[in-house]
Amino acid sequence: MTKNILEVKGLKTYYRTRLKEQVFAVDGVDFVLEEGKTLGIAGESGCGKSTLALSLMGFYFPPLHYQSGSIVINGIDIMKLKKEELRSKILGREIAYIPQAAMNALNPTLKIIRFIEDMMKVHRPELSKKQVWEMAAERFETLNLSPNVLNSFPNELSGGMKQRTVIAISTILNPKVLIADEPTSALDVSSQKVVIKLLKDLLDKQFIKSLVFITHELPLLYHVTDDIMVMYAGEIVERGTSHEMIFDSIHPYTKKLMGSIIVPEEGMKGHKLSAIPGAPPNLKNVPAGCRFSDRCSYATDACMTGKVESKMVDDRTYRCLYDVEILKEWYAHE
Ligand SMILES: Nc1ncnc2c1ncn2[C@@H]1O[C@H](COP(=O)(O)OP(=O)(O)OP(=O)(O)O)[C@@H](O)[C@H]1O
Repeated sequence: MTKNILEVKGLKTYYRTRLKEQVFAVDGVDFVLEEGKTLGIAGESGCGKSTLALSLMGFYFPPLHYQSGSIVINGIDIMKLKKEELRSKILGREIAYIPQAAMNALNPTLKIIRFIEDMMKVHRPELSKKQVWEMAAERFETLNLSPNVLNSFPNELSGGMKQRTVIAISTILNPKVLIADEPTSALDVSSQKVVIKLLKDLLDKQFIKSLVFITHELPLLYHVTDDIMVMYAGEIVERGTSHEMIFDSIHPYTKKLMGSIIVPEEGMKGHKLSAIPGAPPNLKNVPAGCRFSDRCSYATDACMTGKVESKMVDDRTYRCLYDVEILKEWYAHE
């Protein structure tokens, strides 16, 4: 029987700006991630992907605030925990997060081993420095990283090596879920491949059970993730298998997004290239109806009013006023 490693229900989180305005960056998000699965999150810049990742970690520090909803990680409702419990029992152990540009945030004055020692002081205080070194060296070797890296300063490592090191450090406690936010952006193609291989190794070797991968690079998601979830203006607008999402999109936004990708990979050639005209709505003041309606070539008056709920067809969810059959018919006439 499959086990849900992450269950998110009705999650709403927002930023409060200096002018006391609210930015509804995660606005009623529901999803489930099963053990052993990889889930990609896609969407244009500003749609709430990174905020969702932060929110899943319970990182509620101003200006980010929690409003409502539940986040259950491996059976534990993290919103019911005290901050200290969250830090000592959940973060790093149950769920780990690699933020965007994490590799550039490493303190340049500390050797890599020091980051691991600091983590172990919190989570495995019984280990001596020597034991921490041995444990780290063994893990690095298993992941095809030289243990010599442990004795290096961050600036002595190449971009790709730094990113792999950050990933190896973040997963050293074998978290059930790893959330990686744009782990391959800013890397050259060959470094990207090595980072992807590392993520796959972590799953294959069961150092992590499930992966959430956030990226703008949709072709990468196609090759790495089982499922893709598309976010638009703080909401999930569609979820399905990676193949379905790319080749058989239901939601007009997914369809446009998938059509806008530049695809070097075999099998995805011939995909139409087009930019999506317009921009996502301002999340301080979201429109009443479908949030994509002002950019959607199929929108009708009915799309501009009333909240659009998520619908489920087989194993897929999508948020559009219109049924799949109608949408497919429209697409067929394009
Ligand atoms: N510190 C902040 N204060 C106020 N608003 C913020 C803050 N950080 C992000 N936002 C807003 O929240 C919304 C969601 O941003 P977020 O960074 O989560 O999007 P994203 O999809 O991850 O974008 P990107 O792909 O560029 O990282 C955007 O409207 C953004 O302007």
